[in-house]
Amino acid sequence: MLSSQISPNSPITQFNSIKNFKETFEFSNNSILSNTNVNQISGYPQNIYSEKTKENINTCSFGISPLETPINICFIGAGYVGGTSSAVMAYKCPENMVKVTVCDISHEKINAWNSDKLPIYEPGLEDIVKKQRGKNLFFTTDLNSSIDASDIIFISVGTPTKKKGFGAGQAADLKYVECAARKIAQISKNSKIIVEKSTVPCRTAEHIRTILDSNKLSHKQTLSPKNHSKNNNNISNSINKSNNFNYYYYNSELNIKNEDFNVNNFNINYHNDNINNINNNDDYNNSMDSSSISNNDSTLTDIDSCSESNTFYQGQEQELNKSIFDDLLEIKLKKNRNIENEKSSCHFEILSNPEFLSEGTAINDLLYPDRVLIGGLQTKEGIKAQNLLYQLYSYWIPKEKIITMSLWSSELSKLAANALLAQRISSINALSALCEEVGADIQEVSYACGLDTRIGSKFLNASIGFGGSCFKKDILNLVYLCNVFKLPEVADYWMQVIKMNEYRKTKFIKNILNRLFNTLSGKSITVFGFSFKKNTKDTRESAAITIVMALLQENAIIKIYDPKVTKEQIYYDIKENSDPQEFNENISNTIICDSAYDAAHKSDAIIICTEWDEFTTLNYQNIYNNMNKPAFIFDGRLILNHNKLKKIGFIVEAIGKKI
Ligand SMILES: NC(=O)c1ccc[n+]([C@@H]2O[C@H](COP(=O)([O-])OP(=O)(O)OC[C@H]3O[C@@H](n4cnc5c(N)ncnc54)[C@H](O)[C@@H]3O)[C@@H](O)[C@H]2O)c1
Ligand SMILES: O=c1ccn([C@@H]2O[C@H](COP(=O)(O)OP(=O)(O)O[C@H]3O[C@H](CO)[C@@H](O)[C@H](O)[C@H]3O)[C@@H](O)[C@H]2O)c(=O)[nH]1
Repeated sequence: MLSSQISPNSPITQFNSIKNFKETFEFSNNSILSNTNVNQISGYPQNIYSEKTKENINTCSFGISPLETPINICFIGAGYVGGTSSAVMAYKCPENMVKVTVCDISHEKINAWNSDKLPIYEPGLEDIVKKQRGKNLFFTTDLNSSIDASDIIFISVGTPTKKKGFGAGQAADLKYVECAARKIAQISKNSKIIVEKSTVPCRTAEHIRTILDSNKLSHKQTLSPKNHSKNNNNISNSINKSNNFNYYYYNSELNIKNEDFNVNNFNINYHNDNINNINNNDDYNNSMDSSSISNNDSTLTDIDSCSESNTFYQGQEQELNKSIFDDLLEIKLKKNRNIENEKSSCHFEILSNPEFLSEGTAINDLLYPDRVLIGGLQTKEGIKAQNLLYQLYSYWIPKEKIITMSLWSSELSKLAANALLAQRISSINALSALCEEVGADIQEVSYACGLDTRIGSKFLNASIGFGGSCFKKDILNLVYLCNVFKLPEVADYWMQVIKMNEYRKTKFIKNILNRLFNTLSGKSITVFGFSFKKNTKDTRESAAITIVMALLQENAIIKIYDPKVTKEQIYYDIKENSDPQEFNENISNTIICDSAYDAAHKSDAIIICTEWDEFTTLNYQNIYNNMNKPAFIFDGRLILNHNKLKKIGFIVEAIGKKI
């Protein structure tokens, strides 16, 4: 919130001053929050774009005015994105103005969000959740009530790569997004803003709109003649209870008949007679719709397709699929009742608001984002909806950083940003392979190149390859889009980023094998770090998994230590990546240790897979003394002091250099 634009005496300004004071006070010992506060004060990066470019981009097109009426926000999906971004929103917005409810079909996950042991680890997250929970931040499995009561709904469910069917291995699987959209349509009795927070392919908003508009409730279905008079008395209550958004945002609707706001004796009726209106004339639409939305009789197929596996943890997927099954069954039954299709006054405005947080720094990224994109249609309603989201974000984000644009640009910008970031890593990793051969040092090369302000130094760390749930899947998604739109050269260009990432891992593994005399059979290999980067316990697409699986294939005994990843998660990942006949052997050849020292005891080699700070401060002399000789160390993250290790007696190998 920019105080210059708001009267210093306004309640919002006063609220924020108190809040800022409290934040500084309460988080004064928290380096993440306080450090970035200092950065925030010291100013923002220089805008490198020309005035001409800026003229065409809609930064801060709205004046900032505080919300006039309290609003209810719902997040569907309490994962990394839903859980963290909802918490920061609740923390940064006035408690009396913004209530945030996060729902998920996973009871296990919601129980964890409501406990002292949160389901994800992010520095600073616990403080914020504990501070807001029960005030203006709630976690629940009750999707129906949360959707019903909400004015703005953020869809923050997973969008993994499709595993089978058309586009398998590349296209995004949108079944969770679609299920969320259908649920919203099924439950909503009044107009809402639906925000795509998940990363989605271009034009998904159009599909969400079609699903919502084709399936929304009609007035007659929500109001039987019997209870009409009773409902007349309830209009103000219902508005107060759950229609704040309508009141605030579509207040012209208050002029329409009372029954439009009826919330009593609600009978969910579902029909999708209009579903064939979906534009599925081209390959792209066909493929995006292929999981379910293209015909009225597809419900059973829907259920099948929704039971496909995803990036979920033990038990979670089963729970998710059961819930989806129940929903679809309910939909199917109601559809069969052949209910008259009537037009509803419910209006759903779809916005794209992709999330750019990185794991491990999520809270910092959410508090001080480089930018917030709000994509919307340039219609009167679209602009109003963008404005409302803009007001919400302007509680804590400077207006220069909130950018409005078209829906399709916003959707594509997310995929583009991830592709460009991953491309930098693949570029430096390609050079690291060359460095290993010619005797150059990739850290020196990276430093030299990064000093060029046109290149910049960020995201130029050579590594065993990028991991995480996003880069690979989002680039594959981009590749898929390019192919569908018949741009094979462009598709190949981006595909190479992924191929280089795989190559980097393979070259590292081959080097380990080569240095350990071409046999790992019976050797004990220690793996330091299993998460895909430091400060997270997420292991999705972690390079450590590829490395461990390759070493297990060579009959090595693997001892793994990670400060945050649980034993169960590691065994789960090994199981998921093992052939069924090898699973038992792989598990018995993998030992999970409670400390780095235990893991390295009587081992032949240490492999640094994750750059946890802890690994830089270990007593390597002690470690060396307790290892088999010769003792090797393979630094896949370039975090150790190689000269010091050599002096101790280690044979040191590192990505991108000859030591
Ligand atoms: N993880 C990140 O760092 C990150 C960052 C930016 C964007 N994204 C994008 O955000 C989206 C979510 O990613 P994530 O990492 O939070 O995923 P996640 O797997 O951690 O969480 C998704 C959650 O959605 C729930 N869910 C699925 N269908 C549901 C339904 N119909 N109703 C209620 N809950 C449902 C699941 O149970 C799960 O808990 C993805 O599109 C991802 O690409 C992720
Ligand atoms: O110089 C670097 C930087 C990163 N990495 C690796 O790249 C992967 C991804 O790291 P990072 O991007 O920091 O984490 P993510 O949480 O995957 O975040 C990315 O993916 C998110 C999901 O879409 C986006 O929101 C973020 O903006 C984008 O950075 C990790 O394995 C890192 O170790 C490197 O190897 N070298």
